[in-house]
Amino acid sequence: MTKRYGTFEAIQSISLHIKPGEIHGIIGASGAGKSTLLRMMNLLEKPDEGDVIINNKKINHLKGKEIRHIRQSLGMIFQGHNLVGNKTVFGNVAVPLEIAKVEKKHRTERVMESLQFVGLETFKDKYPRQLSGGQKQRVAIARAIVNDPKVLLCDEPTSSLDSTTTMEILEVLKQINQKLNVTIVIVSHEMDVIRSLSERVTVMADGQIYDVVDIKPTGVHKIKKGAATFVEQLKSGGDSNHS
Ligand SMILES: Nc1ncnc2c1ncn2[C@@H]1O[C@H](COP(=O)(O)OP(=O)(O)OP(=O)(O)O)[C@@H](O)[C@H]1O
Repeated sequence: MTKRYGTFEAIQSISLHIKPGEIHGIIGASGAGKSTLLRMMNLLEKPDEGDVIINNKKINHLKGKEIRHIRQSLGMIFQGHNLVGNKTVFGNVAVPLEIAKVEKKHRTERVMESLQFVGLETFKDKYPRQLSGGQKQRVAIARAIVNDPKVLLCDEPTSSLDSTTTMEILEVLKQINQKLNVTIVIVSHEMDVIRSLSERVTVMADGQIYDVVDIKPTGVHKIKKGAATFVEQLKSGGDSNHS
């Protein structure tokens, strides 16, 4: 795929295959094209050349209703959680079901299942302003999985969170992959985040794929930072989160 903004090629003839069931990381410097590539996967950005193919079906020429239908199988979470301020937690998670015209009587059960999965069922009547950053992100995750997607696209899902909350969110993503069998594509500029979860990593630079690397995920616990780690980092002057 190629994506241009005016004459600038943000994505230059990229070809990438995401395997069903994998957790695929995308890493690269700021401006490398990571978000653009991710957003092309669910057609938030349309490629100027090339195709987005899901289950052997080209989706980039679909329109309106058909795109909305495809998007229901592609959940997405962002750095900013994009919750609706005047809706409760329950109301926010129910939005995709309303859009998909799921009957009201089935909505409650599905919303509560999603909230249970992220551990927030008791928060259903709270409003976003009453939640911590990590809790808001978990609501956004519940919203993204409420339609039972096959793929979850995550754009810097932890970059505004502290390290403990980051670990909790990554653990939720790992459970979604393992228990719900959802393929995950995660964009991050944080090496620790990518290493902890991903089985394959696409390294991007200047709108191109520099390499696709198979790795052994280190596990979410590895990025846990207790007080001792903070002291270690302060003494060494480093921050392994941004290594
Ligand atoms: N809507 C747009 N209009 C013009 N240029 C854009 C637009 N969106 C992205 N770009 C440019 O495309 C390039 C890739 O942007 P993208 O956001 O995909 O990079 P990124 O790797 O995700 O960076 P970051 O880590 O900073 O979010 C950048 O040079 C950016 O300025």
